[in-house]
Amino acid sequence: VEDEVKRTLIQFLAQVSGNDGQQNSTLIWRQDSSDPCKDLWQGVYCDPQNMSIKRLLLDRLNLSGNLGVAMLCNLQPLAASLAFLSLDGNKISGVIASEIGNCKQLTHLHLSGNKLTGDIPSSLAMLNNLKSLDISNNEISGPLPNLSRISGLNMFLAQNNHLRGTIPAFDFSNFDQFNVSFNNFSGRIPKNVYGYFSADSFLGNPELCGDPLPKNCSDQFMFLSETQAKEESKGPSKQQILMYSGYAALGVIIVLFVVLKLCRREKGIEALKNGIGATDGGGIEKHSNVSSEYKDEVSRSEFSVASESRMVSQSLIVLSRPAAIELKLEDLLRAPAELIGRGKNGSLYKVILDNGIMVVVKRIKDWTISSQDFKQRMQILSQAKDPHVLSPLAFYCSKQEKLLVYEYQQNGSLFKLLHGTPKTFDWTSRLGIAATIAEALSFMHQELGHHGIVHGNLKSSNILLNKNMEPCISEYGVMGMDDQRGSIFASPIDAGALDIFKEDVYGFGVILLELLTGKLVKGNGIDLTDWVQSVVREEWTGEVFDKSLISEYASEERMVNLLQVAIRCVNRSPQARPGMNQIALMINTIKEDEEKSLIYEL
Ligand SMILES: Nc1ncnc2c1ncn2[C@@H]1O[C@H](COP(=O)(O)OP(=O)(O)OP(=O)(O)O)[C@@H](O)[C@H]1O
Repeated sequence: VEDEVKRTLIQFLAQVSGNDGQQNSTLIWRQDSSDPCKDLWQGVYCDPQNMSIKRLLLDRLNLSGNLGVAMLCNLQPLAASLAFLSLDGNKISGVIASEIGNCKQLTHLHLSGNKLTGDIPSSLAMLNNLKSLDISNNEISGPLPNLSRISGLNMFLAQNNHLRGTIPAFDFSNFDQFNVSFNNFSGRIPKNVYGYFSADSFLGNPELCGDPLPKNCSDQFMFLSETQAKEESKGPSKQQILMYSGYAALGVIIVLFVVLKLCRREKGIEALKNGIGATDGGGIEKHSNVSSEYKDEVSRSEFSVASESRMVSQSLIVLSRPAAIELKLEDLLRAPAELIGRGKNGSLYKVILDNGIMVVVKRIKDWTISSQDFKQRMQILSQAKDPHVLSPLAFYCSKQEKLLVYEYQQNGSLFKLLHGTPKTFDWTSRLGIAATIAEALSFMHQELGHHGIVHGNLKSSNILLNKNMEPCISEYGVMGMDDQRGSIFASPIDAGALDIFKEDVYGFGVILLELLTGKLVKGNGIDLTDWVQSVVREEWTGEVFDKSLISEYASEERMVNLLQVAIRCVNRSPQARPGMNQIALMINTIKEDEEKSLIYEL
């Protein structure tokens, strides 16, 4: 590495360290004859071809100085090579200097969990290669520059800052993660967010409105851009007066319309009650006498799950009834619902019942299964009980509509824990989660295997954390029957059907890789499985592991053991993958070793 680059790196570190110009003593960056690339300076990663600096990864090193990106990005050779700058979880202060715009090769800029202030420089929008930008948990203020120009950006995290202004119309379909919650954003959320991100990504901005937030944009001025609003404060023009009178007239019409609709809805609820009362509760094919007028009403204004269905006539079949959860279809329809996800199997809604209890309702799409088969499948599923598999509380089934009700799990998913805002997620907990999921899956395969029912869509967002932070597998067996390539009634398992178990094994292997690497399954256009396999082939196994595991001195031996299990699970050939019971045994052995070593250390 050129002397100039080395000198700049040392200066940069001295500045971010904040120890009166002295560099951080825990780092092995030295001023003597050592070389950042050849001598593997901590946190510095080089391109082995041309010995240029590719990545600076200095997370959670207790750095408490000033962010000197200007010095990095002003030095041409560094600016031309640096792709990854990560300083998460330190105490760095100062501003993001506008010189950041010179670091044109940056693909990842991670500055989360520091004390950065000032505005986001508009030059950031010039970083055309940027894929992942995390400035969350700082004190950053001002508006967002037009980052929507960066076409490859697929992660933008800016929660917990003081950002203001409107949210640009990004192409939200590009994002794996997006969060601007707890800022001072205002105005309407761009419409194209719909279906990609839930309210969690926007909460805590008092002046923000529109889907997916529960707050409607009732104020017409919300539709005006900031500049229009400023113009307006100077005094309205003739044209504006005309426009506003138009808005006012429209407002009156809307109010009248809503009042009219509310009156009709009251009538409708009565009709629905009568209709359900008229059924015998169990007869799912029995039709009520709900008026068609009311069915329209419920679907549009009460509960979007029921929209399009026009089949509110049949009752909910309750499978299990934990204390305090009294489930009735009319309660579900009446309760406020919030869309929290739209996956390949359908949409998911969070529903708050009258007594404050929260449930989620999965509305399954495109599953051509007869009502009879669906009912039977639900009953089979509800009989296989494992404390770490979330079984449905109730279901609803008609020709057009299939709904499943689950308990709401407030602690989010394993996906969020691994890839959301930085939290400590230590090795022992990760190993514990791997062992628990493996055992639960092994149990389910054993219990339901002869019915040909597997999970079918295993991934970290389907592993939820219950109130004790224990993992729970959700949506077991909800994958469409066609996708499972089997039928609950096509009893003896044939060779084709056998593969369905190995699909779950593959999904589980990918979850293990996420736990070990802390990386996204498809981050940066790179497939995690391919990446891990190529790194291991190159015998750089240590590079695979999550940095935070390395810095907590987790046992590399046991991490490698778990990695070997994961690699066997993701083998291209399904036949070469072990069965879930064998996997559970292997992981339990690693966990026992870990426990023994902890006792020994004590
Ligand atoms: N019972 C639940 N309680 C709390 N959160 C849940 C529950 N079930 C699912 N979620 C969360 O809601 C979000 C949306 O779930 P959804 O199942 O629609 O999406 P997905 O798992 O990405 O897609 P799919 O399973 O359809 O392929 C996910 O982040 C998931 O972790």
